[in-house]
Amino acid sequence: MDNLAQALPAQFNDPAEAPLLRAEGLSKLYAPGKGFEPVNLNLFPGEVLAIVGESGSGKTTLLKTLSGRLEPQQGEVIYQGNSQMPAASLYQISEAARRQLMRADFGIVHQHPMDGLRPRISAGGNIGERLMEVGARNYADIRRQALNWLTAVEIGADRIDDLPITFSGGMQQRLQIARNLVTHPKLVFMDEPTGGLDVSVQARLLDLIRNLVTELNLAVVIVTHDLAVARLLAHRIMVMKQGQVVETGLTDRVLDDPQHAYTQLLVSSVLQQ
Ligand SMILES: Nc1ncnc2c1ncn2[C@@H]1O[C@H](COP(=O)(O)OP(=O)(O)OP(=O)(O)O)[C@@H](O)[C@H]1O
Repeated sequence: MDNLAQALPAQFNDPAEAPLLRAEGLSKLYAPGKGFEPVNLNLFPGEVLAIVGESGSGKTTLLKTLSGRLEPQQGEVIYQGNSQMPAASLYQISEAARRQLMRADFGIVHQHPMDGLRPRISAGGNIGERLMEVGARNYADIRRQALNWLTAVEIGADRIDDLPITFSGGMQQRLQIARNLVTHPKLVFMDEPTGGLDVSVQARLLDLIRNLVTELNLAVVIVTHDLAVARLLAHRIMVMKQGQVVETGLTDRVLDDPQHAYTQLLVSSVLQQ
């Protein structure tokens, strides 16, 4: 299977294209070496960035800060949905405005699917609820869209009225993805979306994510400790160690020709497995 890095969209190198998300001098430390500092990045529409590194290196903390859920100590996260929209500094606008922007434009896929699903409402309701949050009111249309999305994530239409707790882990994760994508976000944040799943289930889910990302031209920031996931999905990679970004670059370059000793160690440890 081809990886996305081999099909790098031209706009990533086009100086006229505005980044969708920018981080400038961003830092959040719980204690020395715990958290991250300082991070600068540009993410363009349709671009997939993988944040990789060992456990505790600060990946999840950075993802939460980039996605409007954890205020940084320093720096800014600036989001611009399109060139007609004013840019918004996520932690300088009101909380209500930030929530509204996140509902309309962002998706969040948690590692544990039930963290992103409502256990007491049906699969169809989990998808429909997101549509209602952004203003949909026509019940027949909401149900039709829920059905379409269940099909898109390979869940049988006959499961529409079942509770997500009756689903397998892989199905729950696919439902969480459908709940996120039904509102057509521009930017999706994913934290180890295939973690904790069987290897064969992981492969199928990765394939699904990869196809959806390409079809919908989604920008994605994905946290993973699995370099194979980064290789398959990401255009660019950011490598973190103890709260510091030690290397960043195009996926194939970073994985085939790692410059930093820590990245070399990560890559060689995968090769030895
Ligand atoms: N709320 C918190 N309060 C204090 N320390 C925290 C908090 N959240 C995370 N940390 C610490 O900050 C460091 C970075 O954690 P983070 O979860 O961002 O790492 P990670 O790279 O995502 O790790 P993992 O892959 O294990 O999820 C860890 O040492 C963690 O214990």
